[in-house]
Amino acid sequence: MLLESGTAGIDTFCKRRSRKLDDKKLVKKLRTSGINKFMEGWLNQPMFKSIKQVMLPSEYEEFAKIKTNQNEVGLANSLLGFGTGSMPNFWKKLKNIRVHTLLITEISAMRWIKCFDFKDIIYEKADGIAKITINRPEVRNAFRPETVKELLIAFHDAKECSDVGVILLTGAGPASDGKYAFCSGGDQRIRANKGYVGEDDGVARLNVLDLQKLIRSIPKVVIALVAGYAIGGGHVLHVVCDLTIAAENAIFGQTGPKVGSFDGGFGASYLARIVGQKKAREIWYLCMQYDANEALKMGLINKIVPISELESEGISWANKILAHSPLAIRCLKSAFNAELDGQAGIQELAGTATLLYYMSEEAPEGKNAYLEKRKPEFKKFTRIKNASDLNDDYKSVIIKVDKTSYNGKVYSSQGNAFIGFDEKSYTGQIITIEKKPYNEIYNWQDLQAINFKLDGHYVLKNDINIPKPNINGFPASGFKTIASDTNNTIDGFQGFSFTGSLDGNGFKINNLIIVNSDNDYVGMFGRVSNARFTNIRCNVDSIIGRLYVGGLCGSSQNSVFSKVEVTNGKIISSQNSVGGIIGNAVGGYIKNAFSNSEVYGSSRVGGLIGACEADSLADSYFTGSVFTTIREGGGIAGYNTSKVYKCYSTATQKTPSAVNYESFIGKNEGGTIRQSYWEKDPSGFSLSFFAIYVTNRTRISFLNNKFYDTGQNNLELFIGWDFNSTWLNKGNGSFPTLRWQ
Ligand SMILES: CC(C)(COP(=O)(O)OP(=O)(O)OC[C@H]1O[C@@H](n2cnc3c(N)ncnc32)[C@H](O)[C@@H]1OP(=O)(O)O)[C@@H](O)C(=O)NCCC(=O)NCCSC(=O)CCC(=O)c1ccccc1C(=O)O
Repeated sequence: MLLESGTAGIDTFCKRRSRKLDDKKLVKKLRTSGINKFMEGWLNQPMFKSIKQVMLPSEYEEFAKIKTNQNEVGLANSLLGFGTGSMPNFWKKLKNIRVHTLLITEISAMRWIKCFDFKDIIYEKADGIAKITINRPEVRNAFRPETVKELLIAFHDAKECSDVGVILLTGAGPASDGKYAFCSGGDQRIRANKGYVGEDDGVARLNVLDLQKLIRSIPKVVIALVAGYAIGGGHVLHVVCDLTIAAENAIFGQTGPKVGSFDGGFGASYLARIVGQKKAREIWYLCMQYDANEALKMGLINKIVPISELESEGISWANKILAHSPLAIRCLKSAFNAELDGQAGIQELAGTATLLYYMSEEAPEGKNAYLEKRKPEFKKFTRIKNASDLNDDYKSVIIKVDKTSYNGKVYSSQGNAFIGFDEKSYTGQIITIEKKPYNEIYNWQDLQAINFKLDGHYVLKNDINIPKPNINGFPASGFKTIASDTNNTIDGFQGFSFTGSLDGNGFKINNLIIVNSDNDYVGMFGRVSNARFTNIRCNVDSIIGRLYVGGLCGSSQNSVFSKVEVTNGKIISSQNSVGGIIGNAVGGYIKNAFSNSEVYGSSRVGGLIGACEADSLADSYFTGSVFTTIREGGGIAGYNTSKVYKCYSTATQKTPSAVNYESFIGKNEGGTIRQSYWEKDPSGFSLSFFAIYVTNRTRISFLNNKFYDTGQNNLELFIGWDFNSTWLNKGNGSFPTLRWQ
């Protein structure tokens, strides 16, 4: 229940405001001095005051009595906002004062406040909504230049008014003949050769086009409320609105070709986007009229309601929109427009992007630096790779730091969050951290700390030098495998697969030593799954493990290795599945990989991959040595089931007693090998002629596989190899290398 505002006869915004201020003063009087003083103040209102001057005191008293009784509405307004409870004494007396009350039952009970004094339109605002009504019902709300001029002013005002989020556009009605219209287009009575002639200046204009553009580009939702006719240029006006709600009596149509006019802009092209080309052509060529149901069917309008509910439905939709994020609505509107408004649409969308940028912390840094005559510090702002990288990892989180520091680094058990890269101990504190989509790795401790967040994304920011074991407290076992088989709870390490990504960023990891001969899954990474490695240069000293041992990773599942090299080291397994880069790869792919390491194991020993069951292995090469004591050893892979293409190996072999021991692939089982080469028996061992072991199930194409003789550098051998962007021909009889190296 609400006390009704009493401002009958006061219809301009400014007058209402000053009246409200007066009322406020009165309410203050009621609070501070009591009801009698309040009544005194009330009777001193300008209306009573001026009358007092022309009346006898007795007349005035009588008049004041009547007036105070009649003007409950105004009195009620004064009392509006006066809270209960603070001065109970007054409330006893207040019950004797009669006031109008209003029970709000419908949204249409809006208290519109009229703005400006327009001739052809009515412009009102209330509670975040602006309502613009074309007010020429006698001509079915046809517009003349003055009408459009006023509409432009009203729309501009609504655009600038930060209180307004939704604009309703409608037509006044019914006319004296009882008929309704939204708008019947340009006023044909004042149409001249060059447009519609203005009454005030006699200039001919087509200024409705500016209005159409404004309605489309205004960063707020415009809803057309159509009762009766929306015809000709009036029809185009509802077309350019964001949404249209129609009354049951609404009628739509274009008349251009009938009355010697056409709208080839939004009126044609945007209409065609809405209802389709065929229907739009029908509308324009035939100039027929369509009722609300037909319009709804062709997608020209959003909803049909009884005429009595047209405004309340518009308000209800507006309120729903007002409850949503204004920036999201704004971005959506410009995005919808950008799709067909070309450069202008992109400009609009970009304008919104600029607005958002200005609202960030980053943009003001540039302005502030300029004003403070200093260099801007943009480095402190995070470089975001792309929008999809903005996941939960990026958000600031409040965490309790409850892990002891590890080599100067501090962690929280909450999601094993990594706190940062400074040496300070935060243990026990509650802090806010900004997690970055990419954790930056500056030294070996940071690299080691990947263990604490195995689904993180990492990028090297320096060459990393791994300390030598037993020096300065570095453990005798060297670097701890990341995502090792053992769940080392003492350090809080996670024992599961690494599922994130590591970008070497052109930097090198040097002198990697891992001594872990009693454990499986040994390498810089133990187990990885759906992980991604790019630009990795790893210079290994030695890596020693049991089963599944690799220079970069012991075992991988569905992971991607692109541009990776493991060089100069000894990769040693006491058992099987050991590779210069990966011990055992299942699914995923490897490309642009290289190793020249020495790889040792009993079986499934590969220069690049021990057991290769990946989807593919391409554009990679091996120039080191493979030592297999029992079976299945090869320069590219010890055992292979995957597609191998455009690879070469110059592997040397030194334990000829092993079986399936070849310079390219030890045992190929179901894999496809194409466009690949290997050096013919460089170490003097004479194994199979093809230097490849073929089982019955093998589908090897020998089409382009040729023996490569040292010293021969005939590129014709490398048919299909990409020497422009992938491989590098160094000439002088040397073997090709990869360009990224
Ligand atoms: C809307 C009608 C279908 C309604 O019909 P009905 O209910 O039977 O009412 P009427 O008896 O016809 O009309 C009542 C009364 O209003 C007058 N009137 C109605 N519309 C107009 C109008 N547009 N201009 C002037 N006067 C109008 C009508 O004459 C009657 O007055 P009386 O004094 O009683 O005679 C029907 O009224 C109708 O079809 N109206 C005309 C619709 C029309 O053709 N409009 C113009 C289309 S062209 C246009 O809008 C151009 C827009 C524009 O500016 C533009 C945009 C882009 C590029 C170029 C241009 C450009 O300028 O050309």
